[in-house]
Amino acid sequence: MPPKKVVQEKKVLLGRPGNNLKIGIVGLPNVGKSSFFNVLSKTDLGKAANFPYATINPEEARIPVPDTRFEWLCDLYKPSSRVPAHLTCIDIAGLTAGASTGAGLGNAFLSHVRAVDGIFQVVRAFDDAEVIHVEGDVNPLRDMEIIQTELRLKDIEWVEKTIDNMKKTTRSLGSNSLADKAKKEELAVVEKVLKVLTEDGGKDARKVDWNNKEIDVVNSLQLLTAKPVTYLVNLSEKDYVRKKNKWLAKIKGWIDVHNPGDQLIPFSVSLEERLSQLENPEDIAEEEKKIGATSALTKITHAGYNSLELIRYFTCGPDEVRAWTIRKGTKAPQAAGVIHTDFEHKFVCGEIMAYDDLHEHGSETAVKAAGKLRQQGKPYEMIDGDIAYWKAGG
Ligand SMILES: Nc1ncnc2c1ncn2[C@@H]1O[C@H](COP(=O)(O)OP(=O)(O)OP(=O)(O)O)[C@@H](O)[C@H]1O
Repeated sequence: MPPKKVVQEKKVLLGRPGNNLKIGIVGLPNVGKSSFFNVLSKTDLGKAANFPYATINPEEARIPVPDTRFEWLCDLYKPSSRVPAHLTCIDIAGLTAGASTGAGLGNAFLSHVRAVDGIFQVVRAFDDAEVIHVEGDVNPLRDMEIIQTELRLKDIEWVEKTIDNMKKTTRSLGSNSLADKAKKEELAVVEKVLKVLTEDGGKDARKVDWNNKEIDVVNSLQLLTAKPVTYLVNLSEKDYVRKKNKWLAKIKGWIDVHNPGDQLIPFSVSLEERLSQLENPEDIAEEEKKIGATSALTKITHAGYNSLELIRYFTCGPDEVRAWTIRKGTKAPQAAGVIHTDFEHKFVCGEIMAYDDLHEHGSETAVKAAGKLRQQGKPYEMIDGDIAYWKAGG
């Protein structure tokens, strides 16, 4: 018999380890970040102001992620409590050129970026003489260049420091020891990262197809340029409605050259602000119909959620229907551990059915009768839309 081929799953490049996932709103000062954040969180945290650095402390908001499956489950179980999936968003102070060397609020900004898993980069493409641009005029390409440069410079500084430290420790190890060999391999990967960031104009760390061994090292570096970026282009309401703006094609071109594959979403903070002030969903729908354009918030929330490689599973019962957010590739015990660490440590098994099966058969009993409610053990890898009942030992 031919030997069994072992196919190894490709590991995920992480901006940061762990399951407490956050996305940071990043951009130059006065591009609309705080106003956007306020719309997202539907709160009026620290009124957005028309001067740079209005946002000094990062604010955090939990935004429900729209999901028709969740709504359907709530209709079926009619639970007393319903908790949808959330995307945690953080409003981060504006970045200016020179941040990587500590200019403006540079260092605070960069440490806040280090603490998030993904980035919503707000790019200003609206003209308004009343709203000061910190660089003097509106030019989204220059702004994107500034942010990319600052994040990259900080990564370069960090990687150079790491290489220096690693060289010191490898020198003190015995040259033939296994530990030394592993350290040397690790050092070679870190040196490759430096090359990626610096050679031929440089590349962001997330734009390289790293192999699994390299991914472990790159993840341990927690690089700023490894974090997924979604570009949110902030247009005037007029341009957003007519889907026309002189910068859009140029921005798309810039992304295709510098960061191919990153998502671009045009939106208008001023329209979103206006819609968020309306009382109920019917009024919003009526206004959207009147102007011939819809809010981009759902698209933005989904894009952020997907950029972090997140999936969700559900727990369902008469007391509560709840969506739990996990990373793609999470195994059953760790998925259970998101609810309570005891579920992970004392994990026995999970009774799991797919949302699609429940939707097709209409009830848990029917899913069971069809043999589609399965007991899954520790090696089981969660699938988006799983419905789980965890069993833990005493
Ligand atoms: N699409 C738009 N059209 C017109 N004006 C806008 C638009 N988006 C935002 N603004 C206005 O731009 C100004 C700056 O917005 P905001 O305070 O949200 O920026 P910011 O990026 O958070 O700035 P900072 O980093 O300095 O806190 C506000 O007056 C806001 O109303």
